[in-house]
Amino acid sequence: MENMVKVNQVSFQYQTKSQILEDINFSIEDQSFVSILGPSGCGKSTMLNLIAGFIQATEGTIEIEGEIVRKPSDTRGFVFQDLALFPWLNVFKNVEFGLKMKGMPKYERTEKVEKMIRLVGLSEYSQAPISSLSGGMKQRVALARTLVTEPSILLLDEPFSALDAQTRDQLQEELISLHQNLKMTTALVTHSIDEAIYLSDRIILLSKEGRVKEVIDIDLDRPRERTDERFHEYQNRLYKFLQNERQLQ
Ligand SMILES: Nc1ncnc2c1ncn2[C@@H]1O[C@H](COP(=O)(O)OP(=O)(O)OP(=O)(O)O)[C@@H](O)[C@H]1O
Repeated sequence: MENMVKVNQVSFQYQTKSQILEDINFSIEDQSFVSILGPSGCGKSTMLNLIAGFIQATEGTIEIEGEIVRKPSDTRGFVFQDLALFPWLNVFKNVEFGLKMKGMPKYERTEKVEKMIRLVGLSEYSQAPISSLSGGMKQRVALARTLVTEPSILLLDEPFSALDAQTRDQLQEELISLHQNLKMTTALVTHSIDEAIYLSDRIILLSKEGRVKEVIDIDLDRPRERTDERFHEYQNRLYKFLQNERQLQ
């Protein structure tokens, strides 16, 4: 597989702060699922915002499909932790919004929106107001709203962190089947070891100093079993890493 994203010697600092990320190098293969994992405050969200083009690297470059990222683009779909749905619109209209903004004709958008709402399992709730939905359902709407615009890469910043454990597991399952279905290159920021192993082809481990500590390829068949012995081996390895990083603080 070709590399979709190449992060080359990227360093970053906010104007008022010392270095957040330093000499970051990694790549994301086309159609693969990559997670960025590391202790709190190490710069995971910053890394994702750089890939999205919301902020610019102080040094180094990020290439997506051979082009250097200089600004945000609607070819990159972003799902935030706080969702940013429109509470006054129903499910259908929330999912439709981006396509409408792009000026897509009504018949074309209706078909795409209905298909995407079906894919995230919300067909019955198409006309429901956002305020009537559970947290997990809102998260599905947020995913559908981003996916319907068919971005070439999906960027997820802790999308499930506000959900209860059971809903979270269920959405992880749904996300990975959507990923396999749509073959969408995906980068996820998470602080959950379990989530990273369950979902990822590759995990980028950031140290608390904002450097790439290790890149781990997860060599497990799908669907993955959390009770699998090899799953536990990865868990132990990552747990030890995070524990060690915490002790260094
Ligand atoms: N807009 C900003 N201006 C200045 N400093 C910032 C800004 N955003 C984040 N930071 C700082 O940069 C560092 C990295 O933040 P970032 O949110 O990228 O980390 P993170 O690993 O995603 O954290 P968490 O796991 O807690 O969400 C933190 O020290 C944070 O306080």
